[in-house]
Amino acid sequence: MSVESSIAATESNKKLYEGVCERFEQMASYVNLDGKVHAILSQPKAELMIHFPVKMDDGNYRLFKGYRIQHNNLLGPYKGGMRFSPEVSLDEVKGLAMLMTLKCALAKLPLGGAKGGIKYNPNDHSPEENQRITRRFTVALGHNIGPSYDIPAPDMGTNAQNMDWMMDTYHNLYGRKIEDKAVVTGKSVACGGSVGRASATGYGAVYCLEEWAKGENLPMKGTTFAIQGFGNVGSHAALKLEELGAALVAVNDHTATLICPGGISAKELASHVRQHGGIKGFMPECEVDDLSRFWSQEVEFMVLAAMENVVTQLNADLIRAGLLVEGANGPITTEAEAVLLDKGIPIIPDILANMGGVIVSYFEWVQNRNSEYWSAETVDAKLREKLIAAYRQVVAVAQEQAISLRQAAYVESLKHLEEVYLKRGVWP
Ligand SMILES: NC(=O)C1=CN([C@@H]2O[C@H](COP(=O)(O)OP(=O)(O)OC[C@H]3O[C@@H](n4cnc5c(N)ncnc54)[C@H](OP(=O)(O)O)[C@@H]3O)[C@@H](O)[C@H]2O)C=CC1
Ligand SMILES: O=C(O)CCC(=O)C(=O)O
Repeated sequence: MSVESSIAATESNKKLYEGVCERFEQMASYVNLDGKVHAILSQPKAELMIHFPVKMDDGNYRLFKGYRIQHNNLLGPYKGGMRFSPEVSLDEVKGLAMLMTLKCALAKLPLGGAKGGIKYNPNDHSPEENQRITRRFTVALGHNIGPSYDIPAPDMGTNAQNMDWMMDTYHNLYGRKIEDKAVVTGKSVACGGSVGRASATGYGAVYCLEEWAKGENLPMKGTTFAIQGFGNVGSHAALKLEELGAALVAVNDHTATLICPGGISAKELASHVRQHGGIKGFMPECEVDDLSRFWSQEVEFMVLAAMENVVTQLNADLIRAGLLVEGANGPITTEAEAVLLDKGIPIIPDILANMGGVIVSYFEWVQNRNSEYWSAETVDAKLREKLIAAYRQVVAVAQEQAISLRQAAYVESLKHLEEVYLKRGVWP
């Protein structure tokens, strides 16, 4: 990474944390959050920063930096993904961990909030090195994770394979009971993962979007959508939208931007990305250099499924989508959100739109602890039920109080956390 992009990444991570704190403060004041609860939630309970050496393929050792931020465990064990990216920083994971607490509370899950990761680019390493990095990180985390204490899951740059390695390493170190495989979720199905976890975040975002369209009397068939990020969340959201009859007309990732008014097959694109690691080369005739053409697409839906702070004051004005869906965490800055809401573009916020992942992670945890295996139909039906209940509740609060969907989601979440804190008693 160049010095400039490294500085830009640090700025962007600082902005994510600042943005999450700003929204939290604004809504804490709006709901008149109890002072003690406010004080507790405004900081993580624990911030773990670890350095660990890993042997590279050439025999040399390299030191890696990892994080785990445990924001809150009032409702249950700490829960949240592990991100492997060169842009991971303390501020980034602090912001993401707070979002996890709010998300789990909004989803009414018996789970708290955490986030972690390693500052490195997995694409620069061989599978053997990635395996050793994941395992050494798990060793370094030691008893700071556990099936009843803190349960990691996949996030950007990690997948079921990383979770299998983490589970196996933890199990070899401390595993005594069969349910110890619940130390992480998002594992492969063969290793105890839940069917439907890999697609849960993307599908969940679409279930919210579908509800919104129903509310607008907008049939899905014949609509168009644009999507940023074609990894786990983006690809599954696109596949589900395609299944519902919507057409993908614009897509962007790190490697390219494709714009094709005649439609792009999400299914074939997903297979191309599995083979080539990015969208570049799929339809060379549709590749464009100018990213502003992506942002200004006139589509019914735009799904943001890459990373934080991609919509800023610099591009918010260009956006002409009928609805923005935050599959990623924190993709829209607070300043950009003001511009978009002013333009009348609704936003389904991250803690609602992407809660499908942690909901099915919870299902996986329950299955592991009870040695159960649920069918794909059961998982999908339960996911839909939980998501639609949360979506409708948020919409009801937004309409009743004439506030945005994000504000309503924060109201619901903070009220739930406050109620539990005050009933349990927090300040002996
Ligand atoms: N996985 C999950 O279950 C959940 C994920 N999320 C959030 O969703 C987002 C995406 O996560 P996930 O799909 O798992 O991650 P992946 O690593 O699977 O995919 C990320 C995608 O975003 C693209 N991308 C990354 N940076 C940029 C950029 N600056 N511009 C354009 N495209 C970019 C990547 O492209 P390329 O490969 O070319 O770099 C890739 O297509 C994150 O914010 C994550 O926190 C939220 C809830 C759960
Ligand atoms: O599945 C999980 O436990 C957490 C997923 C996650 O990291 C997120 O929702 O941002």
